[in-house]
Amino acid sequence: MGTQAGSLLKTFTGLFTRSQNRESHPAKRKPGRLPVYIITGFLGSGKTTCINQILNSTSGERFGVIVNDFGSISIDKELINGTGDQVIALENGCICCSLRNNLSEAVTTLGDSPYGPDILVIEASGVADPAGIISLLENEDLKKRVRIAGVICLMDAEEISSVSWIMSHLVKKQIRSADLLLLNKVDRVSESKKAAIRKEWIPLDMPILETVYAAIPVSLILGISHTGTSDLPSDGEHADHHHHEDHDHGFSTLSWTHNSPIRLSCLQALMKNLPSTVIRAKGIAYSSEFPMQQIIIQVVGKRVSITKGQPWIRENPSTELTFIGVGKTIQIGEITTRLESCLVKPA
Ligand SMILES: Nc1nc2c(ncn2[C@@H]2O[C@H](COP(=O)(O)OP(=O)(O)OP(=O)(O)O)[C@@H](O)[C@H]2O)c(=O)[nH]1
Repeated sequence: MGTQAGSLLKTFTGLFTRSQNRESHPAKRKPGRLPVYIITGFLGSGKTTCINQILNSTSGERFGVIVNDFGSISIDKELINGTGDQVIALENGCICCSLRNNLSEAVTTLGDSPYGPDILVIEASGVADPAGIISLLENEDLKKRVRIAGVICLMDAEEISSVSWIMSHLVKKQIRSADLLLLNKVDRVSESKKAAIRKEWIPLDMPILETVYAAIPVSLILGISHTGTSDLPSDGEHADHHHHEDHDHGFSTLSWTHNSPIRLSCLQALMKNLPSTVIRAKGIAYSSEFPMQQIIIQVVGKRVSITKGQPWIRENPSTELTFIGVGKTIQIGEITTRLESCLVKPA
């Protein structure tokens, strides 16, 4: 496991500006297998934020992105700062198991696309075991075209201590798969909490950086060397079996869309009082208060963030929300009823 970062512990807080010359970059791919970076980490740890940092960098590289939402609607596609030909979204399942074929197709499609990325970045869903993705990319068909250049795992410094036993098993798998760990959201925790996390979660030999909003120089990511991890299952079918089990028994989702405007104050109150089984919610709201622009909803654990996003581009805006919970049910009926009560009814 080697990286330019070594095991340096450092905090980067700078935000990067959007690439200025992406359009003028010629569509010419570098020779050889396409390097792929896998971004993993538990729900809400900052994977999408990390990918936006990469896309906003001025490194001059041409990035293709595959995002995976566990829920049946793709929220991440809306939240990624990439263009349509640059991003493929896979939803309603996990690319480490049920969507493996879709991932394989997406890698091939992006690799062969006229856009011609130099580098592919894959955002795993927060409940993915990266072993399934790694084994897929290393299978006979894909390994002729792509090589795994690095696996980066984001850890949510604020939430990691609250994960249940069943979730901690998955988080440990994500950590063990990584070539570089990012202990993210360190703006939310004290020095003593960081020390406790390092002691409990981080193997001594693992390179780790502390980050705020996943801000690290792209050159550092590109400097990672992927060495693989000996204790990850390499057999795709074997990995598949376990992933299905994890997903069926561990998590459930609710995806909800509606094209009537929704009252933001009501939605905010709802998000602040979700059933305790819900550990992640996110989406875009079409609000009655700000009908001209998207409202970004983010809930990680008990922390709720509601911010203004881009102006609506599509003609028929709608609210699209995904909720992820532990267990077989996340009180879908109750959440749906409460969401419907927030809608502005036609007069
Ligand atoms: N305070 C703080 N918030 C952060 C930081 N990084 C990310 N966030 C916020 O955490 C929330 C979740 O971030 P995402 O990047 O969407 O997380 P994710 O891992 O892609 O989430 P999933 O794909 O749903 O698993 C968003 O509201 C981010 O703005 C950080 O370093 N500090």
